[in-house]
Amino acid sequence: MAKIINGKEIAQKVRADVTKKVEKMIAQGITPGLAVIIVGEDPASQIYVRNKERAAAKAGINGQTIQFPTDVSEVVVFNKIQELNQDDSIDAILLQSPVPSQIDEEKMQSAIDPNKDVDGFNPLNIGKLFANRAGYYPVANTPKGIMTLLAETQVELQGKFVVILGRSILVGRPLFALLEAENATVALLHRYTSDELRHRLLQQADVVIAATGVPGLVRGIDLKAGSVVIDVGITRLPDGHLTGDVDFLAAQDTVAAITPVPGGVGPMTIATLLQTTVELAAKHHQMELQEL
Ligand SMILES: Nc1nc(=O)c2c([nH]1)NC[C@@H]1CN(c3ccc(C(=O)N[C@@H](CCC(=O)O)C(=O)O)cc3)C=[N+]21
Repeated sequence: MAKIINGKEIAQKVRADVTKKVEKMIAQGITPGLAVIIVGEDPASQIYVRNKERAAAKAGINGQTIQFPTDVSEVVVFNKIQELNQDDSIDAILLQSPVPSQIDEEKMQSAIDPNKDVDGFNPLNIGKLFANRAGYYPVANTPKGIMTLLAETQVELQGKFVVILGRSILVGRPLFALLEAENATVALLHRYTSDELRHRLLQQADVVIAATGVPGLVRGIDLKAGSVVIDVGITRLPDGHLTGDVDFLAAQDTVAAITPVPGGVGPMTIATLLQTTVELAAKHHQMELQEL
């Protein structure tokens, strides 16, 4: 039977470390500030934003949510970003995805100050990630959280074969860069990858990361014995339950370790967002993170 990777527990560890660092920063007169912009009333987004707000408050971070109506104009959102860029009490800005069609999400991401870009979606930060630049810059929190999960689970990456399913800018693409930087050989699969090729590659994968939102896409027979499976998918079923992309019960018999949904990657995303907020605040105030 596979080891179940407890994302909640590892996220708790990250959050405890963040809370400790925030306490030390506050003692020096600095409270990290996180602003979350949300447009419209999408119920899933509302839940995530509320969870982020609650987690930030618990860690001692000054969290602020800016809610705009669905029909808000692009210039209003743009001006708000400019205002937050200038606001010295704000260290991190997040624009919750998705946004309504009158708003150009890429344009908004580019407008966020690269030094406050807590999602790592500003093209400057994406460019640094893909160039594997040295030094600190923000990286998307779901992929960064997955790297923490893998490290905490002591999964070796150097020389290993990793298959990523899904090429979104939120998950698949940054993961490709992060895993390659750890000297893994990485295949990035997508909707035009044939079923046959997907099956063949999955059977050879040491690590599988599924981030498609297609329940049951990865079957037990696709997986290699002893592999590690990270399931990023979250789909709400008609009965209200959440499910990932992987047939969890079938996979459990084959693989060495697997993340559950819920309780796997989701809690890591939120914990890592807080971690990145503190890192940006430290950089902003020229504090050394290691000393915190
Ligand atoms: N700019 C931006 N940055 C994001 O990071 C971002 C975003 N937009 N838009 C939406 C996605 C989704 N996302 C999740 C965060 C936490 C859970 C989470 O905590 N999930 C729990 C379950 C929560 C539930 O019950 O619904 C779990 O998996 O255990 C899930 C999904 C961040 N996203």
